[in-house]
Amino acid sequence: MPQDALSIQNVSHNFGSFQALKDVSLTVPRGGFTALLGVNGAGKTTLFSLITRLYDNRSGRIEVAGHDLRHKPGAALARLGVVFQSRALDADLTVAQNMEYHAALHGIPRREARVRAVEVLAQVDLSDRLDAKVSALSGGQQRRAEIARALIHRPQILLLDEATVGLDVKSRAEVVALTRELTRGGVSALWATHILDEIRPEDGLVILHKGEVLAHGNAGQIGGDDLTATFLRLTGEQV
Ligand SMILES: Nc1ncnc2c1ncn2[C@@H]1O[C@H](COP(=O)(O)OP(=O)(O)OP(=O)(O)O)[C@@H](O)[C@H]1O
Repeated sequence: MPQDALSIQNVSHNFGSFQALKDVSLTVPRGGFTALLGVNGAGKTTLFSLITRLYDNRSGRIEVAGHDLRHKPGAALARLGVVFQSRALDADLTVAQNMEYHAALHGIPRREARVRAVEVLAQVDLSDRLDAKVSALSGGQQRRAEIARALIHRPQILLLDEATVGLDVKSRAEVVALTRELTRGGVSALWATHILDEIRPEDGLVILHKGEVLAHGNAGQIGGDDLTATFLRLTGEQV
């Protein structure tokens, strides 16, 4: 069993002559919560697009749960769950119907799909909203349903791309806490964010800036007493 849920080694990416990622290396341990911290334009979404194969990765190596994305894409992607910035659920269908639809996309048979829907909605504390339309859920509940959708095929790692965008403070805290809880249950998380107070000292941390990894390790060790000050010093950003 590989040590890391995700391993990225020496990955670069260009848009024309613009280098959006420069020799990026990072790992996400199994069962860990790792924050990918960067300001707008740092390269977070580009990196996720390479991991999900939206973009072709031409340099370095990406492994998901030990499976090389270039040579074994099916095995790698089967172990990956993604919570996109954009919405992936159909607002006019019920929560359960959405889960079953996404289960079908993963080739999960109908009867098993219902079992999985109940299972993942319990994981995100939405068991009582199974038959509600997605349009009737609050913003926070919708994000939790998006996370449930990403869990339907029992992935080993979740990529979450600014999963709390647009949520109020309370819902934001709930969604981060829920994701941490999931990692205690065994799934790993790579949590892309630009919000420093979503990160705790015990988390893994990757600071990405202008396409480069500036720091990678334990958040408490990197940030010391003041993660904000450390982030500003490393990136040269101003508040
Ligand atoms: N399709 C594209 N064509 C050209 N440049 C792009 C494209 N997509 C992203 N970029 C550029 O690549 C850089 C990284 O963008 P990316 O969206 O990955 O950053 P991000 O960290 O996800 O930012 P945000 O928090 O705003 O989503 C930015 O300078 C962006 O303008």
